[in-house]
Amino acid sequence: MSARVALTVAGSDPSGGAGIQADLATFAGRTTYGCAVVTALTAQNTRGVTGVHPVPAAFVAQQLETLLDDVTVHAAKTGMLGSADVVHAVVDVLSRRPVGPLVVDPVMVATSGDQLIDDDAVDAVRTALLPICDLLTPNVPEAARLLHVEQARAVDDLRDQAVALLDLGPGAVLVKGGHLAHALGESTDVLAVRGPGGGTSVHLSRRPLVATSNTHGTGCTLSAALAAGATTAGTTGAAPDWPALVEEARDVLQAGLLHADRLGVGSGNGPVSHGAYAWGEL
Ligand SMILES: Nc1ncnc2c1ncn2[C@@H]1O[C@H](COP(=O)(O)OP(=O)(O)O)[C@@H](O)[C@H]1O
Ligand SMILES: Cc1ncc(COP(=O)(O)O)c(N)n1
Repeated sequence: MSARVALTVAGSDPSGGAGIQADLATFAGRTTYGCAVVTALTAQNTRGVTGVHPVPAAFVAQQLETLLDDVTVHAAKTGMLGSADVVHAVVDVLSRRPVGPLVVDPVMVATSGDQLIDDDAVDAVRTALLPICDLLTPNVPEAARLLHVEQARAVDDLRDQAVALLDLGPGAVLVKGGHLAHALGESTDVLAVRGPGGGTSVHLSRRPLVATSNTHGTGCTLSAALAAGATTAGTTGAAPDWPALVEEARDVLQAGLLHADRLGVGSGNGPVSHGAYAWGEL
């Protein structure tokens, strides 16, 4: 028997809450072997980002090619890609080489408010990456920027934007409502899935609001848990059951948020607790 293997293509966060560090910790918590291609080094802590050192696009491609020459990957996710050149390099390799279901977390801004992507890269994500993506997981500002519309303010807006984003090419879209959670009094994400016959189904995923400021890495953890869950479909070539995988991933994140205040890491917006679900915290 061999391991289910998940790949993250993302930036490094030395504080461990977000980026590849969060992804690998989440993969491990879901008993999935993790590989990581690094797209950028950030100088970052729980208070903010003080610098970004991008990896040249050709070397991102070389990391991917070298890995995939040797290792079979059953599902992948992308996180911070940073520049249009890196987006195109990643799309070039992933559209030629199978990696199983692809989850795209279109990381644009850190929880601290720091920009992690330039405008050209947003265009490249829209035009080149979304057509090869199986599940797109934007937060409220990211969905608005991809669609050139105002930010969602209610669950109906999340639903409309999830359906509208399907037209840009992904097989499914999960618009995360974390930024509305305090206003709505609960955390509601909306999943839109394109069916085999072309129809669209919409699913609401609701969880009680967790009253914590320790939310660094929530998006990374959710998309990593989704990629880990999708490895099972990736081993057989079956289509992932996204509604079920979203519920599992939300349980992983909910446990991570409920346990976050007990970590006590850093003095800003601290990390979610990536392994809490595996430790039986929910
Ligand atoms: N305070 C909270 N309580 C419960 N769930 C939350 C909370 N904040 C965020 N979430 C959930 O965390 C996930 C990531 O949310 P969001 O903050 O929207 O994305 P990002 O981290 O990419 O900005 C979503 O599933 C969202 O519903
Ligand atoms: C390297 C890297 N990637 C992604 C994020 C976004 O994380 P968050 O979930 O806090 O928005 C981050 N802060 N750093």
